[in-house]
Amino acid sequence: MLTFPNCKINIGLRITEKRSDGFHNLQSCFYPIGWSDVLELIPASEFSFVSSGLDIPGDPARNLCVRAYEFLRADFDLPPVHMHLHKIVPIGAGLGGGSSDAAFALKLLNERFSLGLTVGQLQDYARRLGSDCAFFVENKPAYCIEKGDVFREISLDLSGYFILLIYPNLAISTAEAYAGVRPRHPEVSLLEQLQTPIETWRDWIHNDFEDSLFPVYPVLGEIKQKLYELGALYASMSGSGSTVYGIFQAPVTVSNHLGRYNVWQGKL
Ligand SMILES: C[C@@](CO)(OP(=O)(O)O)[C@H](O)COP(=O)(O)OP(=O)(O)OC[C@H]1O[C@@H](n2ccc(N)nc2=O)[C@H](O)[C@@H]1O
Ligand SMILES: Nc1ncnc2c1ncn2[C@@H]1O[C@H](COP(=O)(O)OP(=O)(O)O)[C@@H](O)[C@H]1O
Repeated sequence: MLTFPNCKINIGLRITEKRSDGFHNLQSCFYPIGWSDVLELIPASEFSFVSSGLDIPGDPARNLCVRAYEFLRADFDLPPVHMHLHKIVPIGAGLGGGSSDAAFALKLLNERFSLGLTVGQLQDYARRLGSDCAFFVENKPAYCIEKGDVFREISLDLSGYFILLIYPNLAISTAEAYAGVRPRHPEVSLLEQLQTPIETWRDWIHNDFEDSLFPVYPVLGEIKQKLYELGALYASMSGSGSTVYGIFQAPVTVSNHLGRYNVWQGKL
């Protein structure tokens, strides 16, 4: 069985407070994007995992796909499988690529072996694998609060727009990025701001990680500026970086300046 774990962008990201468990509460809109990895699952005589494509730092035995399998095996009589992950979505990119792989592995195992897990149960397993992970179970636009793993309905339909993602070959650790932010409660809720026309988002929809990361990595602000020069209606860094995206009315021709980075363009 084959599946295509896609990534997400954050539209607005407010870090509102540090929690007693060391994590942070946030407000953000998570929006699924078509840039995807490929995950294959084949029943086998013993468990194995291989990856191809982009190098994934760390021990393959700790890969989030392997951990997803192990979490389910602890509770179900799961047969051994061979898992092959072809990694395309950049890592340390603020796109939740690893979290998506994990959520899709849970969904694939649930389906292949008829485990009968509900969406809520899959989300509970996913929450244990990463704060971003539960979002990818339903994988639809959501307003996320708390650790980013509690969801509120949002009526936000960007279909018809185009998105350009620029990953400047710079891996930023999520934990490090959180360590640099100063949490604060916003006066106006992001949920309200997201109901305004996209043309006005530039004036108030903000990713709080930009404040601490743009001074350290000036290339991020330069890319955002370039995206506006190219005609973006809205541009922002995604998550804890380093991907910067622009939302456009029509497809864009990517200049040499941006073309040297890892670039993906598609429809929203
Ligand atoms: C910043 C966000 C925004 O969407 O996305 P990415 O940039 O990773 O895509 C997420 O909050 C990232 O979620 P995720 O990548 O799953 O993080 P986790 O593995 O759960 O946690 C990694 C580390 O980030 C910090 N962390 C994460 C989430 C959170 N709400 N508060 C935190 O303080 C903690 O230090 C934690 O040890
Ligand atoms: N399948 C996977 N894909 C990407 N990263 C993974 C995977 N499994 C474990 N990791 C680890 O997760 C971290 C990056 O996670 P990722 O979700 O890609 O980051 P970000 O959300 O910042 O883009 C890396 O430290 C990497 O070693």
